[in-house]
Amino acid sequence: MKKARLIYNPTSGREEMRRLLPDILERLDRAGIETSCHATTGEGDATREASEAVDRGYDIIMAAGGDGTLNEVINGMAGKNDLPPLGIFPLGTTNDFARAMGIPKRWEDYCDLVIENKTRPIDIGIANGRHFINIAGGGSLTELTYEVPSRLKTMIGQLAYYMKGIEKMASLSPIRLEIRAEGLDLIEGEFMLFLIANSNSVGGFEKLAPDARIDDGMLDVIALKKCNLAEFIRLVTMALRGDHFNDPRVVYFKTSKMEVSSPDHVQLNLDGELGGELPGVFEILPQHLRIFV
Ligand SMILES: Nc1ncnc2c1ncn2[C@@H]1O[C@H](COP(=O)(O)OP(=O)(O)OP(=O)(O)O)[C@@H](O)[C@H]1O
Repeated sequence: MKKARLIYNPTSGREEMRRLLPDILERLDRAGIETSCHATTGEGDATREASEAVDRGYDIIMAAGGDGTLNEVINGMAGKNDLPPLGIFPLGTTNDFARAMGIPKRWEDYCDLVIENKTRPIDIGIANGRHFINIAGGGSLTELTYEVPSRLKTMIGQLAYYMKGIEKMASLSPIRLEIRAEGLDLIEGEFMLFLIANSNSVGGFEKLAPDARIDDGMLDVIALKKCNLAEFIRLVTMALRGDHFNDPRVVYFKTSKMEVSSPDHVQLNLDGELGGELPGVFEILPQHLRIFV
């Protein structure tokens, strides 16, 4: 028998886990995977549980919830030796990372991948010592992800983000940035936002960083120079189609390490959660973790 630990957020997305849990456990059990569960109770809980699960030597760890829960589990695991593979049941509103990885939506199909032990290695990003699996960023609109109330997300899903986005458009303001990346000249100026992508699916934009590979040991950086509201909206529309790279206001490069600083107060967003503020050092742990996919 293999031993697995399932860490789930009972409040994620449309609160599906309560209903699915008995069936998931039974399917895994029948295939020889004995699974114990922990329902998270609030912020930081999934990190503590995941860290303990690694220390206790579980063969498999699974995270069920949204991008926030996944980020917390990663933060409990990353940096340790002998990491067990991670399973991801995407139950959040956006599930950016699961979408980028092509994780099946049906829980039965995903259980079968875990049972068949189908894994691949992935890179993990580091921002000032905290880990991210999908995206780090700062500046206008990156605050969206934690300003949308969780109850609204449960009720109307992704539409909640669009509504908040339109509300925030009115108060877009640039930030001053200095970006130092290995092998590149200093990049400085006024920017609307900067994003550091580990995978190629960011906030539902699948063509924002089309060349980002989850296992290449590189971070894909996109920064948008200062522009007005009309230009901003046009660039967002272009980004939906992946046409934004030809615009002179878009800075794009790959790096394995960079430093970003600002004379302004700039909060960092890591996988959709608040992650401290600038200045920041961003690095990557190449192929640090195996996930079932
Ligand atoms: N029992 C709980 N009650 C309230 N909040 C919780 C509980 N357990 C965990 N949380 C917090 O909820 C946050 C968000 O959860 P998560 O990302 O899983 O779901 P979501 O918000 O529905 O999904 P998405 O991020 O895709 O919108 C987590 O970062 C965690 O700190």
